[in-house]
Parts: sequence; C-alpha cells; structure tokens
Amino acid sequence: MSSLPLESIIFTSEPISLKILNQLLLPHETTFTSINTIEDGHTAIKTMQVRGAPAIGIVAALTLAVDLARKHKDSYFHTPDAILSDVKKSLNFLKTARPTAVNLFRTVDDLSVLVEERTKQNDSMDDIIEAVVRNGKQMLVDDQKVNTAIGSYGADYIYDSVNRHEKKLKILTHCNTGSLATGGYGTALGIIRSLYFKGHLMHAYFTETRPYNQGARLTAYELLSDGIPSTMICDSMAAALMSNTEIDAIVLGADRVARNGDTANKIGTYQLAIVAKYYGIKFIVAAPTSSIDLNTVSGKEIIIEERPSEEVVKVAGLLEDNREYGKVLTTPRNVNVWNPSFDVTPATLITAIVTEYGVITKSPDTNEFPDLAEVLVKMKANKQQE
Ligand SMILES: CSC[C@@H](O)[C@@H](O)C(=O)COP(=O)(O)O
Repeated sequence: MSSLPLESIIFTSEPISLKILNQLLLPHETTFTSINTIEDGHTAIKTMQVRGAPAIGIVAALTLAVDLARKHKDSYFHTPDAILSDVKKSLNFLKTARPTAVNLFRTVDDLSVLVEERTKQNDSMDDIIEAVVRNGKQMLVDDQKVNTAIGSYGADYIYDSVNRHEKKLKILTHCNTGSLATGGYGTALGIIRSLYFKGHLMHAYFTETRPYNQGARLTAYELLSDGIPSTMICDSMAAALMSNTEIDAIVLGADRVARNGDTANKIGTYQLAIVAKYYGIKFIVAAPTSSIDLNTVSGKEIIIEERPSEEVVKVAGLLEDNREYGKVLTTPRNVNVWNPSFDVTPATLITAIVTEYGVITKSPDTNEFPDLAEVLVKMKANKQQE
C-alpha cells in the first residue's frame, strides 16, 4: 500500500518545535506556521489554519508540549504545582477554540489527568514536561496507525458488502478527512485511499464543501497528489449525481459521534444522508474512537459551532493575476448570514461506523446501533486477543 507523504503537523523534539501547514492558504501556498505558545495554538485552531477533529486534538496536545518546554527553559516554573496550575489555565483556554469536535476536549481531559497524576506522584518538573511531550508525539504516531486501520476495515467492508466484488466502486465524500485533517492518511479519505490502493476504486467524487471549501481546496489537493481518479461537485449537485451515476457508498468523517450513533460532522452531511436514504446508498461514517463521545447520549446534546458570516460571503483563492492569494466578496454587503459549521445526522440514516477496531453495524430489525460503549469494549478485547 502506498500513501501520501503529506505532513501537515511537524513536531521535533530537539530542539522542541511545532509547525503546522497553514490550511487557510492551501492549495495555492504551502506555508508552515510556527506554534510557540498556547495563544498560537488557540489561534491556529480557531481560525482553521489547522482543522479536522483528530488534527485539532493532536495540535492542542503538541501546543501544550511546546509551551511548557519553552517556559521551563526560561525558568518560568519553580515547582511542579506551578506547572499543574499553568497547565490547567492553558487547557481551559485551548478548549474554547472550537466547541464541536470531541477530540479537543478528550485531549484536554487526558492531559489534565496526566499532569495531575505526575504531580501527585512527586515527579520532577523535567519528568512532567517530558511526559507531556511524549504524549503529544505518541498521539501523532498513533493517529496514523488508527487511520490506516480505519482505511483498511472500511475498504474491505464496502467492497465485501456493496457489490460482492463484481466491480470497482464509485464513492462520494464530503469535507476533508485526509492527511490534512488527521495525523496522516485520513479517516473517510483513508477508506478511499485504501480502496484505491487495493485496486477496488473506480472513481472518487467529492463535494466542494461550502463555505470553507475543504473539499475544493484540500480534498482536491490530496486526491490529485495521490493520483486518485476524482471529480468535484458543488454541494447542491449531490442529488443529481446520485440520480445520474451509480454511487456505491458515501463515506464521511465525524467530529463527534454520540453514544447512540448520531453523528456531528461538516455542515451538509445531514442532507447527503437524506438523499442517500432516498437512493438506497450506504452511508458510512469513519470515526476513530477518539471521536466517539460516550458521555453524549444523543446528537441533541452536541454543541454546533457557528462561525463568522465572513466565511460565507467571501471566498478565498488565487486572484486572477495568478500571483496574489486573497478573498473576494460574492454577495451584496450586509447580507444576513447563518453559518453553522456542522450538522447532526441521526443514527437512523447511518449504515455503519468504521473505527480502528472494526466496523459497527446495526441490527436490521431495529435499525439501531448497539450501545456503542458495550460494542467498543468488546471490539477492543477482541483486538487484544488477535
Ligand atoms: C477526519 S476529519 C473529521 C471531521 O473533523 C471532518 O469531517 C470535518 O467536519 C472537519 O470540519 P472542519 O470545520 O474543517 O474542522
């Protein structure tokens, strides 16, 4: 299997440094932004220089690592307790960057527990900071493994269940769920990559994904870089595509999967699910377990981020002279805009959830997912026995 060597999060230990590929400028400019402080990390996440649920979690963890290491080098801390109180403040601030993706909150909780435990067991300041750095680096490495597993399980599931190996597949996706949105390889885009590398993909279709254009700018960039045959559609063309072309499955990512399977993902996911149901097309969510929130009972509890109207009324891109990158206004000034960044697709419209432990499907009698908490325990135990 081949994969895209697209690194969007670059962390080095000696000296400690963090750089992220600024996704606001892609695909026309490849510019890395240095993250040195908690404020830098917060800004990068909030302004979507880095985006995608897993990538947000990883960058938050690595931001804390570089921030602590820098402060420690400047002799900012005098006791481990001072580190703990600084960490709590930093994490409380980081989690205000974006509200929907659970990965950010999971990272914040895990780091809070890690530093608290290390402080309680009287670790030295060096050891506490080293543990935070190791945790961030490990998240990046683990996420790549998680994504290749999701890619492989998802590709096999679709190929086995959709047409029993009779033909190559046509897949539609939405938003960007690839290397840019994760530690590498991608979740839903990882499934498309795996289908392609296994020789099972006929064609990938992807939506432009207004307003931020994750599809047009980022997914297009990734698919073209990998040489995967693909075609972009505007979001409003999805039903027409499904009526004109035999789409075998729609694969999407997730920002937060509730315990009952309801899934928050990029705005527009819900309408794709409704059209998929009409055409009887499998609607598959690719979600690492880090995006499954067992404390959220159903999608009703998920907070949906609303973003600035500027993202809707302006599009960013290469200006006509082909040299300058900029934003153009597409509407009359002062138009009223509603800009929810995500929507919630009810579990009833989702065919399967692909995780790094395998594929979760529904009971055909009830059209309900089993309790995800119980299933995940079983899947993890099975994996350990392998
Ligand atoms: C593997 S990325 C999964 C989701 O985070 C993705 O589908 C998505 O909705 C991204 O939204 P974004 O607003 O670009 O962060």
